[in-house]
Amino acid sequence: MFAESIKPEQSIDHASRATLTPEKIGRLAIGALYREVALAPKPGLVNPVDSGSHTDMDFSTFVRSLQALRGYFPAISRLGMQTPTYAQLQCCGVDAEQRMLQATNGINTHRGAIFNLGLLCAAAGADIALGGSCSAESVSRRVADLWGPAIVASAKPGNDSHGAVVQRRYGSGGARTEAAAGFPSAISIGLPAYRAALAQTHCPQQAAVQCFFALMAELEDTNLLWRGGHPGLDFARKAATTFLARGGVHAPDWQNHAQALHAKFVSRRLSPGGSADLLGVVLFLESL
Ligand SMILES: CC(C)(COP(=O)(O)OP(=O)(O)OC[C@H]1O[C@@H](n2cnc3c(N)ncnc32)[C@H](O)[C@@H]1O)[C@@H](O)C(=O)NCCC(=O)NCCS
Ligand SMILES: Nc1ncnc2c1ncn2[C@@H]1O[C@H](COP(=O)(O)OP(=O)(O)OP(=O)(O)O)[C@@H](O)[C@H]1O
Repeated sequence: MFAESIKPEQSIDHASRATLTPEKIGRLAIGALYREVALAPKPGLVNPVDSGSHTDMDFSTFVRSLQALRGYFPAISRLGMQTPTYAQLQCCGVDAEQRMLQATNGINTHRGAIFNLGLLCAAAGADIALGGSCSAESVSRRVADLWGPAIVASAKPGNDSHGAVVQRRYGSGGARTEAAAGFPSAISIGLPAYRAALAQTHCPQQAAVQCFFALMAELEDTNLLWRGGHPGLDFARKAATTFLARGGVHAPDWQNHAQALHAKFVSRRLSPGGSADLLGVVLFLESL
């Protein structure tokens, strides 16, 4: 049933944590993004079996995109070791976005991931340079401490990204607000959900599905708002809350339930891309 099959560099032992390098951090970021897209069932999202609510991309588009991003994560982590300004990180992120768009013929596969995981790779580099513990908590806090105010200030009134349009229309914060605050949804919702489910099931894929639903139940996901407005966001949050209330991945029929939700999301053209991006963030932070 699980589509996730490749085993990326998910875990490193304590000896190698002592020598965490930008190259290793970059591999962990790519591994986390691979695990995210390879995971199924994941309502409305691209996975190895089908394209969910998307008509312009499939699993192979994401793999091509990831190949194009291989150099980006170690590079931004190396840059992070010099505790750069947010403007310096942006140059690196914008350049990576261009490479992604070239690899996908102009399709947005990893815009959120380039932003979220780019910041976290840079923060991990900074944490190494500043003698931090490189834990999930320490690295995510670095993002807020070093670049939080600049991330907030970088939102331009005339920006025509989908996230910016949704912010003007509904007042929702989206990716910038989450990152600027040090990824509170990932740290306080996603990571505990992942760890608790892993402890109970010993299955990383089941833990990732549980984490995904926990995020979707709470997140103000600007992708859902863009495609479905408030009714779309409410539908997705309620669906996730019901899935969790019925036991989540611990319920005997959870796979059928999740698969049925996938069909419902596709029929409504809904795609929780923000929750998918934050699942990638949680998997990365956990692998640190
Ligand atoms: C900063 C960005 C992500 C701003 O995004 P914006 O809010 O304007 O919306 P946009 O529609 O472009 O993308 C939003 C992305 O965030 C994800 N997302 C949506 N909601 C959320 C949420 N609540 N939390 C986290 N991620 C979310 C979506 O999946 C989507 O991929 C981006 O557009 C940008 O400026 N990219 C340039 C590269 C850059 O500056 N990088 C910074 C250095 S690392
Ligand atoms: N597995 C996944 N499947 C689909 N989207 C994902 C997945 N993982 C992350 N995402 C995020 O969702 C976003 C893609 O969603 P979408 O196609 O709705 O964006 P868009 O191009 O801004 O909007 P639209 O297609 O409505 O014009 C990407 O930015 C990506 O970061």
